[in-house]
Amino acid sequence: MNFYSRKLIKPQDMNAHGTLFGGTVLSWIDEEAAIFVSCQLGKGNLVTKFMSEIDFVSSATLGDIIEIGMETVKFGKSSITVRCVVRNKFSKEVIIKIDRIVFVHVDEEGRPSPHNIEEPANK
Ligand SMILES: CCCCCCCCCCCCCCCC(=O)SCCNC(=O)CCNC(=O)[C@H](O)C(C)(C)COP(=O)(O)OP(=O)(O)OC[C@H]1O[C@@H](n2cnc3c(N)ncnc32)[C@H](O)[C@@H]1OP(=O)(O)O
Repeated sequence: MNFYSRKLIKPQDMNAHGTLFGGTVLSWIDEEAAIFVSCQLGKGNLVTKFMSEIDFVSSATLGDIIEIGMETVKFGKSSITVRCVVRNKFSKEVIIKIDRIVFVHVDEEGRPSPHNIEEPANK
């Protein structure tokens, strides 16, 4: 798994308990996964289709630096499935993990369309 993105946890990222807001980290993951998948396929016409169980393993707090890791699980016909782990950059403690995030390559009408990719187009 490669960890491409780092984030500094800032005041606007916190929830009422003083820890990282779950919706914020999910938004970061969706964006990071979309970039990762478009790099894997060399195509940008993608939609997020499915996310498996989201496991909030531990929390992060103000001033923490976290990193977001992505790994390809499977190239399908029109789909690609990736796995995600978010962890503390320094302690490596896992904050959140999602085993399957599925993106679908779509045509101009938004219908599933074969991507014809079986291995990463680029890293
Ligand atoms: C380098 C290049 C430059 C790039 C430069 C730009 C880069 C910049 C990138 C920006 C990237 C944008 C990323 C936006 C990310 C959003 O924000 S998208 C918004 C949220 N998502 C949506 O609105 C999607 C709404 N859903 C839909 O439109 C339809 O459900 C879909 C996605 C078209 C699929 O339709 P469908 O009838 O379910 O399709 P179906 O044929 O049954 O299945 C298609 C595939 O999905 C799989 N699938 C379907 N359901 C499931 C399920 N529940 N679980 C798992 N897999 C499933 C199927 O197995 C099938 O896979 P394959 O066998 O073809 O591999």
